[in-house]
Amino acid sequence: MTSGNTTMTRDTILKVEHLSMRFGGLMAINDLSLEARRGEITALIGPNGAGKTTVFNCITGFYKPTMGMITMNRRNGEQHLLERLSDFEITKKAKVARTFQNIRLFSGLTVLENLLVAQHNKLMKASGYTVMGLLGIGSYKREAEGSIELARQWLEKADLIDRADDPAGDLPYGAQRRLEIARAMCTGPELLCLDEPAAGLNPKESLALNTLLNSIRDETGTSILLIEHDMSVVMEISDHVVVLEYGQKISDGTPDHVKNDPKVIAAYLGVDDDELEEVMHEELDGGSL
Ligand SMILES: Nc1ncnc2c1ncn2[C@@H]1O[C@H](COP(=O)(O)OP(=O)(O)OP(=O)(O)O)[C@@H](O)[C@H]1O
Repeated sequence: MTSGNTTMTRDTILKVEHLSMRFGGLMAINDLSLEARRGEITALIGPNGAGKTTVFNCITGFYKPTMGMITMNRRNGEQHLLERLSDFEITKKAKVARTFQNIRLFSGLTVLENLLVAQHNKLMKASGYTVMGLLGIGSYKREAEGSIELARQWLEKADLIDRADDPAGDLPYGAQRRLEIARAMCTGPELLCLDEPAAGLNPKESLALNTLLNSIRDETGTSILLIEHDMSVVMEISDHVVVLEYGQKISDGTPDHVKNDPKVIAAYLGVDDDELEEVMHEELDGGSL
């Protein structure tokens, strides 16, 4: 365990403090601080290039931040400083899982096999890393049965049970997205990070995604951090929204709060600072995002 010395209430699952990420001359993230609360869906939104994916990459260990601290506050009281862990340790010890903008399934494996691969670590541990273990001596058989049961539960929740034996690559796009989320859930995360899960989905698939994310939050208590451009998804399911522009936070609050924040409206409309006052007046006169 990496012990953090930051003060957090039990309600905070993730705390990002003074995060900066520089790529050569470009400051992609500039002194960003934000919090995600336990058991909530937090959305990270902002115009293209605002730095959302960079924040995700810092949280999940794909980038080492130039500066700043990212603390994961686990249910059991452990605190992990994510900027000090490898991506593998972030999944295993800090219990953070993620999906990517581009679907990354094992398309030649079946839907069920994709969910079993995600549980590889615990199965190997149960095997004792020996052939005897794999042959069913010791705890391997019990763990293997448990893994199949967990996979079955997630196939039900993701509405994929009828496709369990089909190659993952044969699924429609929206179903592949749900399978990715189910696969991430099979690693037993406390925080699930989703990078644009609604991208490319039709309205029916988008609705199925909302249902799945709501059930993850409500039935498992897993916290979700979500990057999303689709405002219907963000406004429908988020408890809390953080808005970035040019690597800095410009708004933070409930969906209603950010939707009506003139700074957010200006960022999305691409207006200059001197036009902001005008937008604020229009907003006060009754407009919204
Ligand atoms: N590996 C990298 N090397 C250099 N520049 C990068 C790298 N990753 C991101 N950037 C730059 O950092 C800035 C933020 O990019 P990022 O992808 O985080 O934005 P975003 O908000 O996720 O955008 P989008 O909504 O388009 O996905 C951009 O200017 C981008 O070009």
